[in-house]
Amino acid sequence: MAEHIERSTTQQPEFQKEVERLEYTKQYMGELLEASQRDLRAVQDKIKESMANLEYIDSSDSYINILTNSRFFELALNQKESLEAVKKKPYFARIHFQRTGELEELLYIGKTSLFHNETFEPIIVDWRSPVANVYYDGRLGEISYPVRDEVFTGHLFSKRQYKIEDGELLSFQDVDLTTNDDLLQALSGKADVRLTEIVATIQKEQNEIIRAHLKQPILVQGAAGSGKTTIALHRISYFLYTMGEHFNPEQLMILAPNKLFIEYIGDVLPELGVEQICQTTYAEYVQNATGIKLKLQNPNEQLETIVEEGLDALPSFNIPQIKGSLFYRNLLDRYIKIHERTLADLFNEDVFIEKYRIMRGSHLKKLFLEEFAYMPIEKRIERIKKIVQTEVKRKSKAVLSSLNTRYEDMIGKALSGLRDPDKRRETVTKFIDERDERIPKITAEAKSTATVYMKRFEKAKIKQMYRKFLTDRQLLQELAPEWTFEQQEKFLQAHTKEKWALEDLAALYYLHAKIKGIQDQWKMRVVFIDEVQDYSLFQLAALQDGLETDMFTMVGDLAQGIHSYRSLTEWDSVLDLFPRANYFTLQKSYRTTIEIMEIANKILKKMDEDLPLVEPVVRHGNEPTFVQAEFFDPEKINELYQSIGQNGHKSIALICKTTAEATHYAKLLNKAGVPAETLSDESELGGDKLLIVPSHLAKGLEFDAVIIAAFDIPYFDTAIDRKLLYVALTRAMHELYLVGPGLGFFLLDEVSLAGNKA
Ligand SMILES: Nc1ncnc2c1ncn2[C@@H]1O[C@H](COP(=O)(O)OP(=O)(O)OP(=O)(O)O)[C@@H](O)[C@H]1O
Repeated sequence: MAEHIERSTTQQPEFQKEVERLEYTKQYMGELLEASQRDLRAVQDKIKESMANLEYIDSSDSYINILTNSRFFELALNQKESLEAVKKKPYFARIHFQRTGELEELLYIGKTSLFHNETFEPIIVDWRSPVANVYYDGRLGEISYPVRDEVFTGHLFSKRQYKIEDGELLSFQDVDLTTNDDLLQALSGKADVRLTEIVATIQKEQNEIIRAHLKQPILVQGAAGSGKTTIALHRISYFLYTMGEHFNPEQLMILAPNKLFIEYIGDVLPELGVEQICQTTYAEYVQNATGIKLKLQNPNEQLETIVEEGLDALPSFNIPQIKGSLFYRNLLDRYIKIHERTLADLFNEDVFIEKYRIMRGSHLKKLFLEEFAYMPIEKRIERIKKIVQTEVKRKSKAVLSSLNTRYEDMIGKALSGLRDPDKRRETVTKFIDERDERIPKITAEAKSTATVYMKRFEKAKIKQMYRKFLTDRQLLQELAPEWTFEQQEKFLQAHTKEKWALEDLAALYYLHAKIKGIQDQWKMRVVFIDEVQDYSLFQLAALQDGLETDMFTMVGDLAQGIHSYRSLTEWDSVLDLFPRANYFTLQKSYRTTIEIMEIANKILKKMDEDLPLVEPVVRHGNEPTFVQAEFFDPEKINELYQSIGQNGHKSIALICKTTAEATHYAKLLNKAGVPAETLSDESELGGDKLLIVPSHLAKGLEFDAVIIAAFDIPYFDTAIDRKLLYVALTRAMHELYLVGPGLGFFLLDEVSLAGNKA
């Protein structure tokens, strides 16, 4: 690598040209910055002036001035900050390109675009723009790229990558394919570079996913460290850039596995120009969208039991798994049908005002069951209520006017027809009295007819309704005839106490969606899901139903499916659920060294999923080391920790199989004065302590160096342990240490790590 960069720096004239170009860009940015500074000052002055005016004169203009100017202030401020950030590294690449029929161009690609105010010359082109695709996608020579519905062609003469730090050009290099290039290797080696610098080295196959069919769902099976999270975040950025006009970022949701993960990606999104999108977990989203607040059982509790007792601890009638299946959705559909029929029967009565039939119940029932069947049940009721109200209004007017006419008629007839004055007076008075009593009564009744009629349709209480479903024996017999008596009993037994688990959320959300409908505020139009292998099919189906969209970007890895006792174990069913989805795979790992990946691949090979081995990008590191120890010795761990630190690594994690072990080891380490902290769902990342991480929480994270300790319980050759171990191994970027009584504790044999005993 050094040789390559050296060559580019010593090519003096070309290097000089590039320095000048960078200077020109920076100078122009400087001018813009100055202008925005001036704007800022002017705006500040104006605000001050308006404030002063406020004191003396009662001027609403001043209020308006303050409001408008604070908005300007905000805008200028935003611009200033983003310009300052960009100035340090205005661009990372350049393409020398000629679009067919046009002049040759040198386009500089950066994280945001910049045009000259007067000449409109593109000084920097945004990485998300259509032409930038050429950089990621095209080899040199004849190329084509899509712009909206058209395909443009052209000739790509060269691609150049720059190393710019703090506004200074350090080097550049010309590349053909971005794969395996030096910059990529330099980058993928740094933990602190994190996600945002990756735009420079996005690979062709990653780029294809980022830019794939924005109006179609996609599903990605990607190896550990293949950039799934990275891609999902860049796809959001690309999505908003391309479709921003039609989308409010608030209608975009990213579902992360836990709070920790949200924190992990939280800093990155604004840097990618993504703000205001909803970042949440499935549990949090469902509770917000349904308004049902639950005390959920820790979803990892069950995992921990399985880890400790093995998968055999799971009963063959595995309720969490059932609750994640589409069969469970069928049961709920049957339940909803019963609810619907009960409500429909309430339409058997017609709508009357006094003795006048205003609407036939059968007509309303038909609306409810047929015409409006596409709507959530209570939305149909609301619609029908409006119809009844309108109809009552219209018909009551008609009733009143015909009644009035009838009384006038009758009174007229009595007046002219009855000869006997007493009889005449009596009859007329009777009619008048009757009219004066009926008309106001009918008028009053008409006002409340719709409300009174619709009162019978009580609003469902979803939580209670679902509890009934979980506990009512007779109902269950009716709903689940497929289950044996014993299975029904097991199901009922499991729910005698009111406890709520993650796998109940899909059901609650589904019931809520079908009965009440999802409110606009929570009706996301586009969903991004990371770690999708941890979802159940019903979780995805319920979301799809509630949101009435299939615009999902789903990324995951079956090899890391540590929750597979209740979640997905294959992708076919997901593809059946999303028939419009495009499926992609990613096999290369950008995180882990070749040496570490070799070990992880050994575990991958043992898995039942038959997944292809992971190909590490060409980055070598130290051989993983086995440290033999009979028991957990804090001193020994500290020595190891210190020596890893001396190798220049900052983020170091000690991964244990279970939370109990993690807590125990943290205590021992702290007692021995070693700065260590257990990572929990609520932890903040960063800091300079040794992080003790239970294996199931390590998923999605990465560290410079990882120590895997196994003393109390070894990793067994079971589906779940293989996955936990695989997750632990693939968290390491540079160095890996296995500490325990024997290699067998890590499902490895002597040969695997020959000669690496410390
Ligand atoms: N094109 C790239 N250039 C440089 N670094 C990359 C690239 N793609 C991914 N990386 C780096 O590889 C590492 C893994 O990426 P990421 O966390 O997105 O992978 P993942 O597939 O989500 O992993 P896992 O499934 O193990 O959680 C990160 O450090 C990321 O910065």
